[in-house]
Amino acid sequence: MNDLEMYREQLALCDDKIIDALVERNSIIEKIMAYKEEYGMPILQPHQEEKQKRRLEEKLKENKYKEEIFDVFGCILRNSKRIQARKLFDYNIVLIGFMGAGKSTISDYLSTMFDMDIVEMDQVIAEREEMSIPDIFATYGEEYFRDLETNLLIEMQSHKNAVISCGGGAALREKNVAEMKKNGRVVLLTATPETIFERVKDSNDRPVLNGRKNVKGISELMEQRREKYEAAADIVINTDDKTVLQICEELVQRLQESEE
Ligand SMILES: Nc1ncnc2c1ncn2[C@@H]1O[C@H](COP(=O)(O)OP(=O)(O)OP(=O)(O)O)[C@@H](O)[C@H]1O
Ligand SMILES: O=C(O)C1=C[C@@H](O)[C@@H](O)[C@H](O)C1
Ligand SMILES: [Mg+2]
Repeated sequence: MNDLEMYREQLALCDDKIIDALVERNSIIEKIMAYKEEYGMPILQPHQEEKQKRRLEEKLKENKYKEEIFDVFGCILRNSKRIQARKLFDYNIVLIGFMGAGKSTISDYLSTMFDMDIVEMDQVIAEREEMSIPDIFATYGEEYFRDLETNLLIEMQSHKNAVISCGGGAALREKNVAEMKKNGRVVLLTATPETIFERVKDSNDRPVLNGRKNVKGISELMEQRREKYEAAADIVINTDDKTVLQICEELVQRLQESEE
């Protein structure tokens, strides 16, 4: 055997060790999940991720392959998250609720924590139409926009493990709700009109709020919509005075409970 052949064999042995370590690592991830579930512990522990990162930084401080190894660990972390997400939710998480209830914020956080795909319905529709939502409303009318929402929800049935952040009015159409439920659990996020006002008051891209961007106007529209939102929801989560982490933790726990 020449040197080159010998090095190649050594490399193959290294790969075998990496495979064994990854298999062991993944099975430990599953054990941690089972442990948290058994003892009713929070699934999301962002400080733990930070701790692991600091440990790696310390360990690799002087390593000449530091950047490359970090890159590999980034990939390992994303895959660990995917393993968790697949185990926790074998479906899409569909977030509905009034404008400003926090659908986009919560879906961003969930997609980061579980490396799930994110579908921001308003954004996807605006990109495909090459027009802003207010322009779609002004040019083609609300019905046209609602049809686009329906079609996108149907399209999402061939996906799973995505977080879908619906437009504020998507759940008002019965057909949309039926389509959401075909491969998703529908989570309604709520907040008081006062909270919503605080969250939306500085933005002008919600045409439905034109002329009623005040607590009274929001409250009236919310009342008109309440029954339909609640009828659509598998789970309702109030978001007033809660951090994004608290809301996400509650959401994950409630989804788990609903599967039991
Ligand atoms: N739990 C929270 N605590 C404090 N601020 C929040 C919380 N959730 C969302 N916000 C803030 O409220 C604003 C609206 O949130 P977001 O865009 O996520 O709502 P949305 O439901 O997606 O609204 P829309 O349906 O109109 O797109 C944002 O500025 C966001 O940072
Ligand atoms: O609540 C609504 O009816 C809407 C909310 C936004 O997300 C957009 O989907 C659109 O402005 C309509
Ligand atoms: Mg949004």
